[in-house]
Amino acid sequence: MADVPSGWERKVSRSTGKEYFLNIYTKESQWDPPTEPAERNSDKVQCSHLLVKHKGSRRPANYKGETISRTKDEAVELLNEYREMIESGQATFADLAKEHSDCSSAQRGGDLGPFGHGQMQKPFEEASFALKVGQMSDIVDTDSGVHIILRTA
Ligand SMILES: O=C(O)CN(Cc1ccccc1)C(=O)c1nc(-c2ccccc2)[nH]c1C(=O)O
Repeated sequence: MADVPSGWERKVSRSTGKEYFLNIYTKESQWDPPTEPAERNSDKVQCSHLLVKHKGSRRPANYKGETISRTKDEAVELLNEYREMIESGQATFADLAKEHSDCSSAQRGGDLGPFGHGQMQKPFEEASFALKVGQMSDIVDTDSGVHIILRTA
Protein backbone atom coordinates (compact mmCIF):
# COMPACT_ATOMS: atom_id res chain seq x y z
CA MET A 1 0.00 0.00 0.00
CA ALA A 2 1.56 3.36 -0.94
CA ASP A 3 2.70 5.58 1.91
CA VAL A 4 0.21 8.19 3.09
CA PRO A 5 0.74 11.86 2.13
CA SER A 6 2.57 14.05 4.66
CA GLY A 7 0.34 15.21 7.48
CA TRP A 8 -1.42 11.86 7.72
CA GLU A 9 -0.88 8.72 9.83
CA ARG A 10 -2.08 5.21 9.11
CA LYS A 11 -3.83 3.72 12.18
CA VAL A 12 -5.62 0.49 13.09
CA SER A 13 -8.95 0.70 14.87
CA ARG A 14 -8.77 -1.03 18.30
CA SER A 15 -12.45 -1.98 18.14
CA THR A 16 -12.66 -3.28 14.55
CA GLY A 17 -9.01 -3.98 13.67
CA LYS A 18 -9.72 -2.02 10.46
CA GLU A 19 -7.12 0.36 9.07
CA TYR A 20 -8.02 4.09 9.14
CA PHE A 21 -6.23 7.37 8.48
CA LEU A 22 -5.67 10.20 10.93
CA ASN A 23 -4.84 13.75 9.87
CA ILE A 24 -2.18 15.00 12.26
CA TYR A 25 -3.16 18.67 11.90
CA THR A 26 -6.96 18.43 12.11
CA LYS A 27 -7.17 15.24 14.23
CA GLU A 28 -9.89 14.16 11.80
CA SER A 29 -9.94 10.51 10.88
CA GLN A 30 -11.32 8.70 7.85
CA TRP A 31 -11.61 5.16 6.54
CA ASP A 32 -10.60 6.03 2.97
CA PRO A 33 -6.92 6.52 2.18
CA PRO A 34 -6.17 10.26 1.67
CA THR A 35 -5.31 11.26 -1.89
CA GLU A 36 -2.27 13.33 -2.72
CA PRO A 37 -3.10 17.05 -3.09
CA ALA A 38 -3.76 17.85 -6.77
CA GLU A 39 -0.62 19.06 -8.50
CA ARG A 40 -0.80 22.80 -9.21
CA ASN A 41 -3.39 22.72 -11.94
CA SER A 42 -1.31 22.76 -15.10
CA ASP A 43 -4.31 23.17 -17.40
CA LYS A 44 -3.89 25.78 -20.08
CA VAL A 45 -6.29 27.49 -22.46
CA GLN A 46 -5.61 29.53 -25.60
CA CYS A 47 -7.74 32.63 -26.18
CA SER A 48 -8.03 35.66 -28.37
CA HIS A 49 -9.53 38.85 -27.00
CA LEU A 50 -10.77 42.22 -28.15
CA LEU A 51 -9.93 44.88 -25.56
CA VAL A 52 -11.74 48.22 -25.62
CA LYS A 53 -10.09 50.61 -23.20
CA HIS A 54 -11.82 53.59 -21.62
CA LYS A 55 -10.81 56.61 -19.60
CA GLY A 56 -11.00 54.53 -16.39
CA SER A 57 -8.53 51.96 -17.74
CA ARG A 58 -5.33 51.63 -15.70
CA ARG A 59 -3.35 52.68 -18.81
CA PRO A 60 -5.76 54.68 -21.02
CA ALA A 61 -3.61 54.47 -24.15
CA ASN A 62 -3.44 51.84 -26.85
CA TYR A 63 -0.46 50.09 -28.40
CA LYS A 64 -0.46 52.72 -31.19
CA GLY A 65 0.18 55.36 -28.51
CA GLU A 66 -3.25 56.96 -28.91
CA THR A 67 -4.78 58.29 -25.70
CA ILE A 68 -8.17 56.76 -24.89
CA SER A 69 -10.89 59.23 -23.83
CA ARG A 70 -14.10 57.21 -24.39
CA THR A 71 -16.27 56.49 -21.33
CA LYS A 72 -16.77 52.95 -20.02
CA ASP A 73 -20.38 53.00 -21.24
CA GLU A 74 -19.21 53.91 -24.74
CA ALA A 75 -16.65 51.05 -24.57
CA VAL A 76 -19.35 48.56 -23.54
CA GLU A 77 -21.60 49.84 -26.33
CA LEU A 78 -18.83 49.26 -28.88
CA LEU A 79 -18.16 45.75 -27.58
CA ASN A 80 -21.86 44.86 -27.83
CA GLU A 81 -21.84 45.99 -31.46
CA TYR A 82 -18.73 43.87 -32.16
CA ARG A 83 -20.30 40.84 -30.46
CA GLU A 84 -23.41 41.17 -32.66
CA MET A 85 -21.31 41.50 -35.82
CA ILE A 86 -19.39 38.33 -34.92
CA GLU A 87 -22.50 36.36 -33.90
CA SER A 88 -24.32 37.36 -37.11
CA GLY A 89 -21.30 36.27 -39.19
CA GLN A 90 -20.89 39.80 -40.54
CA ALA A 91 -17.23 39.83 -39.36
CA THR A 92 -14.72 37.44 -37.81
CA PHE A 93 -13.42 37.86 -34.27
CA ALA A 94 -9.86 38.16 -35.58
CA ASP A 95 -10.74 40.87 -38.10
CA LEU A 96 -12.52 43.01 -35.50
CA ALA A 97 -9.75 42.48 -32.93
CA LYS A 98 -7.16 43.44 -35.53
CA GLU A 99 -9.07 46.59 -36.43
CA HIS A 100 -10.48 47.68 -33.05
CA SER A 101 -8.64 46.07 -30.10
CA ASP A 102 -6.63 48.47 -27.92
CA CYS A 103 -4.32 45.60 -26.87
CA SER A 104 -0.99 44.98 -28.56
CA SER A 105 -2.34 41.50 -29.43
CA ALA A 106 -4.54 43.26 -32.04
CA GLN A 107 -1.68 42.73 -34.46
CA ARG A 108 -2.22 38.96 -34.05
CA GLY A 109 -6.01 39.10 -34.41
CA GLY A 110 -6.25 39.22 -30.61
CA ASP A 111 -4.40 35.92 -30.07
CA LEU A 112 -2.78 35.70 -26.62
CA GLY A 113 -1.33 32.20 -27.03
CA PRO A 114 -1.77 29.51 -24.36
CA PHE A 115 -1.87 30.57 -20.70
CA GLY A 116 -2.40 28.86 -17.38
CA HIS A 117 -3.80 29.86 -14.01
CA GLY A 118 -2.15 32.83 -12.34
CA GLN A 119 -1.00 34.53 -15.54
CA MET A 120 -3.90 36.89 -16.33
CA GLN A 121 -6.01 39.24 -14.25
CA LYS A 122 -8.49 37.14 -12.25
CA PRO A 123 -11.72 38.19 -14.04
CA PHE A 124 -10.04 37.49 -17.37
CA GLU A 125 -8.72 34.10 -16.22
CA GLU A 126 -12.05 33.02 -14.74
CA ALA A 127 -13.98 33.96 -17.88
CA SER A 128 -11.40 32.26 -20.13
CA PHE A 129 -11.38 28.97 -18.18
CA ALA A 130 -15.18 28.91 -18.12
CA LEU A 131 -15.36 28.93 -21.93
CA LYS A 132 -15.51 25.84 -24.10
CA VAL A 133 -13.28 25.84 -27.20
CA GLY A 134 -14.95 28.00 -29.86
CA GLN A 135 -17.13 29.90 -27.37
CA MET A 136 -17.11 33.69 -26.99
CA SER A 137 -17.47 35.33 -23.58
CA ASP A 138 -19.85 37.98 -22.39
CA ILE A 139 -18.25 41.35 -21.67
CA VAL A 140 -15.42 40.94 -19.14
CA ASP A 141 -14.26 43.85 -16.97
CA THR A 142 -10.59 44.16 -15.91
CA ASP A 143 -8.31 47.01 -14.82
CA SER A 144 -7.17 47.19 -18.46
CA GLY A 145 -10.64 47.86 -19.85
CA VAL A 146 -13.52 45.76 -21.13
CA HIS A 147 -13.03 42.65 -23.22
CA ILE A 148 -14.73 39.95 -25.22
CA ILE A 149 -12.81 36.68 -25.22
CA LEU A 150 -12.84 33.83 -27.72
CA ARG A 151 -11.41 30.49 -26.56
CA THR A 152 -9.52 28.93 -29.45
CA ALA A 153 -7.85 25.90 -27.79
O1 LIG B 1 -3.23 47.22 -17.49
C1 LIG B 1 -2.22 47.99 -17.53
O2 LIG B 1 -1.80 48.69 -16.61
C2 LIG B 1 -1.48 48.11 -18.82
N1 LIG B 1 -1.82 47.01 -19.58
C3 LIG B 1 -1.09 45.80 -19.29
C4 LIG B 1 -0.28 45.45 -20.48
C5 LIG B 1 0.43 46.41 -21.20
C6 LIG B 1 1.17 46.01 -22.31
C7 LIG B 1 1.21 44.67 -22.68
C8 LIG B 1 0.45 43.73 -21.95
C9 LIG B 1 -0.29 44.11 -20.85
C10 LIG B 1 -2.84 47.10 -20.50
O3 LIG B 1 -3.52 48.09 -20.63
C11 LIG B 1 -3.12 45.90 -21.28
N2 LIG B 1 -3.69 44.84 -20.74
C12 LIG B 1 -3.81 43.94 -21.71
C13 LIG B 1 -4.39 42.65 -21.51
C14 LIG B 1 -5.31 42.44 -20.49
C15 LIG B 1 -5.87 41.17 -20.30
C16 LIG B 1 -5.50 40.11 -21.11
C17 LIG B 1 -4.58 40.32 -22.13
C18 LIG B 1 -4.01 41.59 -22.33
N3 LIG B 1 -3.31 44.43 -22.88
C19 LIG B 1 -2.87 45.68 -22.59
C20 LIG B 1 -2.23 46.59 -23.59
O4 LIG B 1 -2.11 47.82 -23.31
O5 LIG B 1 -1.89 46.11 -24.68
